[in-house]
Amino acid sequence: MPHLPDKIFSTPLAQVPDFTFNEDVVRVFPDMIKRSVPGYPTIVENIGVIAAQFAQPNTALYDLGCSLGATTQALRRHVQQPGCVVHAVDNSSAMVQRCREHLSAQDAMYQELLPVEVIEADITQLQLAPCSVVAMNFTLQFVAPEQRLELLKSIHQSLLPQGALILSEKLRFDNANQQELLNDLHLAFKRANGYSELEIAQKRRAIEKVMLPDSLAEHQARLQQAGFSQTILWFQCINFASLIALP
Ligand SMILES: C[S@@+](CC[C@H](N)C(=O)[O-])C[C@H]1O[C@@H](n2cnc3c(N)ncnc32)[C@H](O)[C@@H]1O
Ligand SMILES: O=C(O)C(=O)C[C@]1(C(=O)O)C=C[C@@H](O)C=C1
Repeated sequence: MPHLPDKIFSTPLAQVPDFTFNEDVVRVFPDMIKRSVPGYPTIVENIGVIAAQFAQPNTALYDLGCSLGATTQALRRHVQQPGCVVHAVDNSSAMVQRCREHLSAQDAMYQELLPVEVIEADITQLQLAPCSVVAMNFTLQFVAPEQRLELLKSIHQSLLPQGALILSEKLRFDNANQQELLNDLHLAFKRANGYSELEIAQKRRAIEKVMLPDSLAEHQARLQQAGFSQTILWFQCINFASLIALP
């Protein structure tokens, strides 16, 4: 499983298609997400650390929108409660196929990891089992805005008391100056990671209709409406953040 460099938007495209998690993206995804999301490796590793505080024996843990399973791997590195099972879910068949290969490689390297089930499904249609931890790492932003509240309600209903949802998202800012500054800093982060102006512009066009970020206030209000009692911002790097929501 070689990790190829992301060159998807490096040549001029006559028409930039809407971004999808297809075979081409899957091939370069580890490189793409690390060079595009400030703080991504720190967030992933610490989701494992946080999950270990909330995981309860004999319960399900979910990684919703698991892509290649980076977050699932972190959950399995850190959570050692007996009887837990990780359910890694994604609706991209290309992602799911490669995710299974990555997790088999992790199984071959380490002993006594939590068992994992990789499921190809739309998370808005999924019936969750009673669970102690749900991780949604940069997935909700790809769910249609009108479906986000229902999804959070169903997560809240399935979470056991003392459990937690860990939600990471790109943030939008209502204050125009703040939005401009943090967007500029994000572009600088991408340039510093070797992306050209062409790659940055074409990627922006590809994601602008399919990835719709909310503000922190919108997340907090929606989580409260879904039934969560408390929301804690535990990480922010430029315009990317991660929250812990308690049932
Ligand atoms: C930015 S990636 C997530 C990265 C991953 N969580 C990680 O930590 O490396 C978003 C993922 O969500 C998946 N996704 C988007 N909408 C979905 C849905 N409705 N149901 C299931 N998966 C979805 C995409 O296929 C994609 O793999
Ligand atoms: O906001 C951007 O410019 C991004 O590239 C973000 C983002 C994400 O947050 O998921 C979008 C698509 C890819 O999955 C990797 C990164």
